[in-house]
Amino acid sequence: MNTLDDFLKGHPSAADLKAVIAAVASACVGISRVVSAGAIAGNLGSAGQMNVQAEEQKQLDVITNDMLSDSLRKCPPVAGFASEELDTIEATGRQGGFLVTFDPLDGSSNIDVNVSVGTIFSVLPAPPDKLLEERDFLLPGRRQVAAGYAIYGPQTMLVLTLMDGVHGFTLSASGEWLLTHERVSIPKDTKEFAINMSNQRHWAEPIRTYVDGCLAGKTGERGKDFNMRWVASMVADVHRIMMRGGVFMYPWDKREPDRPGKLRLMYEGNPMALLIEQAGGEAINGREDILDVQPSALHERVAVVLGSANEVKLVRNLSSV
Ligand SMILES: O=P(O)(O)OC[C@H]1O[C@](O)(COP(=O)(O)O)[C@@H](O)[C@@H]1O
Ligand SMILES: [Mg+2]
Ligand SMILES: [Mg+2]
Repeated sequence: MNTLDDFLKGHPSAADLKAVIAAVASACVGISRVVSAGAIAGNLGSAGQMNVQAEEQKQLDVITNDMLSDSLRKCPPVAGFASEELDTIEATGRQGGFLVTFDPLDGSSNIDVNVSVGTIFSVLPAPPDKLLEERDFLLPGRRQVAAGYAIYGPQTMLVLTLMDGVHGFTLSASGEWLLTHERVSIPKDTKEFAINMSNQRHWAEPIRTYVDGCLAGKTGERGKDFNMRWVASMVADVHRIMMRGGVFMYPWDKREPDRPGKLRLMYEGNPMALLIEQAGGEAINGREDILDVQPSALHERVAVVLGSANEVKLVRNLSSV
């Protein structure tokens, strides 16, 4: 079976970009180990501090952020990086090459109850010949040159795109990434949706209408029964969609009307939207493709509806009336 190294060697992308992917992949091997060590290593529970978005940081949020940051600092083509867990960007002092944005541990509220978590990353071009500023990161998702996630579940997997489809690698017992899922393709139709139903009363009309249609099942206009799943780790919910289709939604809601959504554009929305599109699905913030959103701040939020193309089209149509 091909390894990630074989895959990267044979891939037409620039050597510099492949070095960035290798650096992230190697950090994810280490993260997989510290996540699975959990209570044995005494690294569960709160870190006793908040991140820049006023969310409680878990010890593992901090540990995994440091691991990925260290790996990127040592990777020559990386000019700088930004993390969900860091207040601002970090420049490596090198110019040109690439910028990396990441969510080092997605779904970290699940960590203490031993439910799947993950790491999400996005690679963007760095400006040539200039000192790095925060605004250099504010590129729409269409400018990404690669993106991926690692899922730390029953198996650890790395799922990535270098703009030629989506490929999945499974971590072997000896610590190698083996190519187990070539050219992942998301079915256009599905009977499965994922949303936090406890927020139902806060949703806007188009999302209510769409979910009502799913809940009505065979007796409603959709004419088919739907199943529902919600892991509360975006990586795990998106991975399920990669493997068998479905639609995932974290829409705007009335709880915080000035906030476009809960999920973060640069660390969650953009990389997942790129992966979903590369696998034949769609990803929107309501009416617009997530990848076309022009970011205006590093930690900006975005509403997310993504997955099987025909379901996402339905939500888009409902949002446009
Ligand atoms: O608890 P809620 O509101 O259902 O939110 C769940 C969502 O929040 C997130 O956990 C946010 O990720 P972080 O753990 O990285 O903050 C997503 O992974 C998930 O889809
Ligand atoms: Mg997250
Ligand atoms: Mg996180």
